[in-house]
Amino acid sequence: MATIQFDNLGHSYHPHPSKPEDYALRRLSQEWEDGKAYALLGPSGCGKSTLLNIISGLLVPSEGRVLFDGLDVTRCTPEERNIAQVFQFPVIYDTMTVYENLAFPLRNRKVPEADVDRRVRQVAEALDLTADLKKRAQRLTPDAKQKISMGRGLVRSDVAAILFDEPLTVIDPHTKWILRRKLRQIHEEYRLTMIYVTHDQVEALTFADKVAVMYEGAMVQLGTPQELFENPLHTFVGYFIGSPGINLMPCTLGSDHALVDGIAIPLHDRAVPTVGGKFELGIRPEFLELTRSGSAGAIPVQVTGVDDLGTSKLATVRLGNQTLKARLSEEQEIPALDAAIRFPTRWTKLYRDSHLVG
Ligand SMILES: Nc1ncnc2c1ncn2[C@@H]1O[C@H](COP(=O)(O)OP(=O)(O)OP(=O)(O)O)[C@@H](O)[C@H]1O
Repeated sequence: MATIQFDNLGHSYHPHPSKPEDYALRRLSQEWEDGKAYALLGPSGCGKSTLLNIISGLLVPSEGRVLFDGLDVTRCTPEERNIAQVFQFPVIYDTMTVYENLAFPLRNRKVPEADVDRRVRQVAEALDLTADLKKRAQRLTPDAKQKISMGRGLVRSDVAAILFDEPLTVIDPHTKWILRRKLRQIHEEYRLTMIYVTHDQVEALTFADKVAVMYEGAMVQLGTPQELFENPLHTFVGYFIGSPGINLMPCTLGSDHALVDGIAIPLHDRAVPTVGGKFELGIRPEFLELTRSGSAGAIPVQVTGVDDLGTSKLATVRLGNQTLKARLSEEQEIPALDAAIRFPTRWTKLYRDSHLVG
């Protein structure tokens, strides 16, 4: 396993890039820890595959370097880097048995047969493939075939990292959930460096120690699931993580407050930026407090709807011209005529040009 370092890394598919939009991957310097599970999360076209291919060695970046344990591997092939990859669709040998498929990457590297057997059985057990070991792969379901593909990635213990590129796309939703948990267990047991690409926030948040959120070629935040939820550094993170995402309100600034449609929201003793840009105030539905008018710091609103979500309620409220969501417990009463909201200082975020400034 290896520490992975990105040193002023960037990539453009244009021959002569001149502006930020020309880059599929914008300038990135970062270190990823040995033995951790990472997810690369973002919508289609944000640059996930570009970064993954640079890490694996399928793509040479137009700028910067990639280092494994301090060694420059920017121009090394996937084999030279010792990377295992699991793709969206199963990559297996149909005519081989499940056992032979799992053993293949090890036998290919002349691993002693006793070690091959031990490792194949371990991985088969972890992925619930033990009963299928003697079966030919072609007879199996697409789910089982993808499990073999994952097993072939996991079977080698000497790899620098295992990369998963949307590996659960072909798997049915229930098995998806089970496999994600299995991968997590395998990670905890073997402490392999794993990098998992997905556009699904649930997949990323349940799998990874750290999630890298990508947007328009930029890595806008790298953080634990909790950090992404509690302190989104970019409005896109606020919007993309969470269901529903963060409430965002365009605002102007006073000395100690933000003005949203002429309504003052206190920012207390927070340092307020003095230079311009597009300012927005953000608060997650989970942190917006619904109360009654007249209580301290409460701003009157109109409740326009309530959705019962089973374990919680989601209230829709109007503040000036803004529509906001507030997540409430099942038991909480919703004031009919004198509703008001409170913005707890800790959870009220100020963004300038989409970036957190306070
Ligand atoms: N070979 C290529 N030549 C030119 N442009 C490319 C090439 N590959 C990707 N791009 C462009 O680079 C940007 C990032 O693409 P990339 O495939 O890395 O995104 P992604 O997040 O992996 O998307 P998806 O989830 O759809 O695979 C996109 O605008 C894409 O059109």
